[in-house]
Amino acid sequence: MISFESVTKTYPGPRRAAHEVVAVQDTSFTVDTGTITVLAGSSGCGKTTLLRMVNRMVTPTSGTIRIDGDDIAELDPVKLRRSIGYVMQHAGLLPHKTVAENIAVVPRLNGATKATARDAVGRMLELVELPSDMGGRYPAELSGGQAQRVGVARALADEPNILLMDEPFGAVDPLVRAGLQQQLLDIQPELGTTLLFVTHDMNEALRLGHEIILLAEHGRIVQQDSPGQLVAEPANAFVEDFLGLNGMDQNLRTRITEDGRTLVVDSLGRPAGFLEQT
Ligand SMILES: Nc1ncnc2c1ncn2[C@@H]1O[C@H](COP(=O)(O)OP(=O)(O)OP(=O)(O)O)[C@@H](O)[C@H]1O
Repeated sequence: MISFESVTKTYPGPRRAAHEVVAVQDTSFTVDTGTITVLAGSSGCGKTTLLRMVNRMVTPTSGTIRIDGDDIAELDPVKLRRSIGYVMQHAGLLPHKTVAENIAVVPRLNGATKATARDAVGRMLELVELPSDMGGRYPAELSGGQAQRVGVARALADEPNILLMDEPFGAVDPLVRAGLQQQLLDIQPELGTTLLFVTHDMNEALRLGHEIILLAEHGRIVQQDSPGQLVAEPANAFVEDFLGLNGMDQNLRTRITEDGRTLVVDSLGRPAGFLEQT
């Protein structure tokens, strides 16, 4: 379990500005082990800051973050960072290393032999459904979707318990994006990884999250719920607006189907998709 306990982060303001920027103020929430939790909310509400505090890329100004009860401030930051997978929007692959070398980076840093790392590369390419001969290519020779798959493979190569993903599919076209989302939904239960996923796309949040944390300014939690609950009982107008429930063309509602699944339908009753429930 990951827990945020009254976490605040202020950054120094722009040069010569009098005040600091309050990115996150007194935010508390927990993320259950082995689940997908989505941090959603509009630009600047503190999503990336919250995510990067988990692996100590950002240090909280106050408050405590625990992983399975351990205060991460007391852990070795380098070891912590290498034990947590991280995927960002543009994959962040090392341009002068091949795909295989990129995937092998963390296992090698953590002491894996060349042979063990090579096995991990093979396993990971298979997991993200890339052909094994792609291992010899360089990042510049990949499509956006392939690069993101490699980014996911690299983040999972040393089998971390926790994976942080910051708008990982934001830069790929909708069709490829849907494929990547599905692949993640297939992989996550297989590995049992605890996944914290940042997006400002509510459709992506609804599709992926077991739990969605909808944030407003300064990391203020407006609602934390399952996708079904969020759509069925939005806490207020902010949530409704974010879900597009007030929009003329969306007006989403849920309907329980005969087999007990939750179907999201638009204003004309057209199915928009199923909500995955845990
Ligand atoms: N290194 C930094 N120095 C100063 N201010 C920062 C820094 N990083 C973030 N901020 C500010 O903190 C606030 C929260 O930023 P953050 O990137 O966490 O939000 P976000 O919700 O991830 O935004 P986006 O969706 O646009 O990526 C913003 O006002 C941002 O300008």
